[in-house]
Amino acid sequence: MDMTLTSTPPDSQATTPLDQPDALTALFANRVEKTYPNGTHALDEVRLRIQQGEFVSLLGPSGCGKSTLLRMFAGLDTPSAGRILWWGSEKMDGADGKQSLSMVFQEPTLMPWARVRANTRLPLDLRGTPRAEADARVTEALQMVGLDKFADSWPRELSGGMQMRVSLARALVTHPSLLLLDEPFGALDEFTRNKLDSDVRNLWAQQAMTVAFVTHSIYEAVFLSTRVVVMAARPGRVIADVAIDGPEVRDEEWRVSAPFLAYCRQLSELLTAAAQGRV
Ligand SMILES: Nc1ncnc2c1ncn2[C@@H]1O[C@H](COP(=O)(O)OP(=O)(O)OP(=O)(O)O)[C@@H](O)[C@H]1O
Repeated sequence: MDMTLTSTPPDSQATTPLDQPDALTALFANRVEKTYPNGTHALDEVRLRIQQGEFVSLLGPSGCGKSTLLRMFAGLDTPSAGRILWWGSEKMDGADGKQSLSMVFQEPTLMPWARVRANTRLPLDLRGTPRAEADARVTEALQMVGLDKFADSWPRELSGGMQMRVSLARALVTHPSLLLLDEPFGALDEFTRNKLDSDVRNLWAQQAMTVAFVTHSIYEAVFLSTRVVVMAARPGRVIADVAIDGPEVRDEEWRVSAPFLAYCRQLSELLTAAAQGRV
């Protein structure tokens, strides 16, 4: 297999070279480097373009810098060199100031002393959103994740999967144009993870969001994504970019289909090569 091969990108990407943003670019990393103060060289000239409406998964060996890159996309860290553009702007709310992003972390990070409703409302409280509007948004977000009946529960009364749903609702409550998820379901059992993957995919389709999703799981990446970006072992860089030409509605049938398994095999070979430093 040619490890440098990049499969045909989605239509929106075909018109402009991949190393340049265009009017449809939501997120653009241009030769992004990261070296931590202790000298760890985490990322090496990462170039990545994510178009509006894409669902892009970042896949790579442990320690290749996926979380580092996502944290920089969320503005929680800065590149040592290179730059990131959000909707063509150096500002995270985009060139028109109307865009927004939310991040979901590996842990639910809920406030144990606050009920589900208050946990979900937190980003709106921080923005000073009027209470009536905030409460309506919270109800809507909890409905989206199927937890509207648990608004008055405490986090400790919920399962791990339900806590991650609250974390997801808290991210959705601001109606983000870009949702960043850092291996959100890695700690959950496979059944719950599959269910949440389906829900995230449906939410992405309904909400017209752009999603960047970090995962270790080839199956999860192929199930969810319109495109999977494979990163090489540290220092991380993009070694392959695979468009997933799957059905619009992804269900259990997709998980066992021949194309699904073919994508998994292709990505497995790329990941093995990346982990062994062959690319
Ligand atoms: N704050 C930090 N200071 C120093 N080194 C760091 C810091 N954060 C991460 N690193 C190092 O940078 C490299 C990339 O880490 P990162 O967490 O981004 O990788 P990852 O691909 O997300 O890993 P995993 O898949 O295991 O979660 C690793 O070698 C890690 O030890």
